[in-house]
Amino acid sequence: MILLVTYLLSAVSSEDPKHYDFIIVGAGAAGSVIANRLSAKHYKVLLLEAGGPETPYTQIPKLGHFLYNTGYNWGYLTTPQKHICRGMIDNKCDMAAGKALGGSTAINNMYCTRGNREDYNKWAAMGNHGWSYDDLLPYFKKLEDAFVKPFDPVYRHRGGPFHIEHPRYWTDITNGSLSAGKELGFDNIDFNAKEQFGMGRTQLSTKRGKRHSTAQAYLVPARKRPNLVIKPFSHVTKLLIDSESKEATGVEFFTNGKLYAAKAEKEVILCAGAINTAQILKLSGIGPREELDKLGIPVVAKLNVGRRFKNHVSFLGLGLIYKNTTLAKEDETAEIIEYLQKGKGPLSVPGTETIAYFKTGASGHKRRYPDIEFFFHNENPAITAKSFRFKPEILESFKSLGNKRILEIGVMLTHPQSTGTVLLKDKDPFHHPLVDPNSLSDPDDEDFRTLLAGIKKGLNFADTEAFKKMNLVVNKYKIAGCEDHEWGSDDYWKCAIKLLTVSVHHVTGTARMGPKCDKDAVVDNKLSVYGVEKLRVADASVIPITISGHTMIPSIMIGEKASDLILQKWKAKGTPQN
Ligand SMILES: Cc1cc2nc3c(=O)[nH]c(=O)nc-3n(C[C@H](O)[C@H](O)[C@H](O)COP(=O)(O)OP(=O)(O)OC[C@H]3O[C@@H](n4cnc5c(N)ncnc54)[C@H](O)[C@@H]3O)c2cc1C
Repeated sequence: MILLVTYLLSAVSSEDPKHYDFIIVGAGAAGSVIANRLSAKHYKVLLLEAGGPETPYTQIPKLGHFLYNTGYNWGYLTTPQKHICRGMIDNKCDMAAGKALGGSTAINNMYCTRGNREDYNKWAAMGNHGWSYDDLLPYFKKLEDAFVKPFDPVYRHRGGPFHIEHPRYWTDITNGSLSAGKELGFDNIDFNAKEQFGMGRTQLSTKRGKRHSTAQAYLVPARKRPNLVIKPFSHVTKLLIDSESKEATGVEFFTNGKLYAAKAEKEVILCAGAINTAQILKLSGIGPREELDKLGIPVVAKLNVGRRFKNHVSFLGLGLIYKNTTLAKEDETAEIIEYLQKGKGPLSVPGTETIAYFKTGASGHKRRYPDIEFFFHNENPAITAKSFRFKPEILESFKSLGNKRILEIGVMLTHPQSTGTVLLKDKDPFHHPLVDPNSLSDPDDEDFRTLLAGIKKGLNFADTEAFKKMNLVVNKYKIAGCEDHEWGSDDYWKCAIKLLTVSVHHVTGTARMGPKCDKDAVVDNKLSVYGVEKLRVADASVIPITISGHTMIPSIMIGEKASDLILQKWKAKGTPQN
């Protein structure tokens, strides 16, 4: 409230220097990349970020979960959900989004996956020329400094800014799950190379055991350039758009209790993440007419912003217990010393050791196009659940796991059919928008059936020789609220899915890329916003069809591709770039 009052009372001051070539909103996965690439070519660049810098403790991988409850997270909650998150307080999902230099890469789980070749071929086939997998492979390679095995130089690269490595700490889960997977027909692969369908060791955005955000990778090396101004704690409240020419001329932003305006000679590039980008566009008059009219926001461009929200969800209720093994009492001092001295040990990893991609019979996709991702996680939910907003009775049933050692198999739906929305709550730029993922709501129930088929496939792992040798048995505790159903029956899973399916924070599609004939398209294949000049969106919002995997690497790739599109345009206009 105090923030709003100060904001309303503020007179707009001008920024010094008054004019930049480019203004970038948001220093996250994509925005950091673009700030680096454009300022390398001597353009005057202003990068505005609502959050602050990282600290040594945000860089410790194991502490990722604890960042959810800090100012590094925008702290969004969804509207109450019918089909997921029913085990969370008020039936609302946590919808985390990073608020820091580095954006969500400063708080995320650091798992690096590109998705499937077919994902991008679909983008291109819907009319997004230049976005097929073959078009994008050079950008996936350019971004990375990959220390992975096997290393196929056709697909992987060393020498890019973003450091990728295998976990520097692992348990018997790594070899055990790979062997179990082999028994079930999962080939052992690098899922970021030629073939994605199969199973491999996790790849992390860490560097010698420390989180390597895009701020570390792209901003730290560029921060001393005199032509790059990075302003943390600067909240962009709206875009400045000339009502006659429909040109974006700059932005208004709020910092240190004052409202400022900054002007861009060439372009404004919106990289605020899929929720905030939708909010900023709408506050600036770019959105569905009826929604803007209702709030009295003058319409600049009538576009379906925030209407094609997609998000990955994951079921958290499939655990295998190590028979007769309890969690060893941790020697925390030794762990801290090992981490500080060598960047190794349990503190250097978020916990997932292997990842597998699989197709169930429940979805209508092509052969070998995964509808499920499994992640094999070394974690006892009795411990981690505390950082989620579970209802007390759910936390209580997790407690039955006591200090048993658990292997959790996360089951993530890669291509949800259900679509949600991001709507403005009101005109206040500091209020959270209304986020309704509407997950598992598709009329054919394909999402639910696919998730259920995934859980059943996951259970097969318990029958493998490899897992039997590890003394693993399925954890058959009944989650609170589902006690009336027979454990393992479809009715039981139906009940458990509602309670224990949560967001994995891979929001996409709110400013979808598509050809003009696509009624939900907000940007074209050059990422320019339809109907507004000198304005692009370059972040996860533009992803038009879901990714068969996590969304950080695709978002960084979008930053790399956007940088090239922008540089090409201004080079063609004869602007010197060196
Ligand atoms: C908790 C969590 C775990 C995740 N785990 C993984 C994972 O393991 N692997 C993976 O691949 N993906 C993961 N993701 C998803 C991935 O991090 C995101 O998809 C990706 O970072 C999106 O990139 P982006 O550039 O669109 O947005 P972001 O990286 O979120 O960056 C947006 C930036 O814009 C800033 N911003 C927003 N509004 C404003 C404003 N008004 N003014 C100024 N600045 C603003 C934000 O503060 C933020 O810094 C996770 C995400 C979260 C939140």
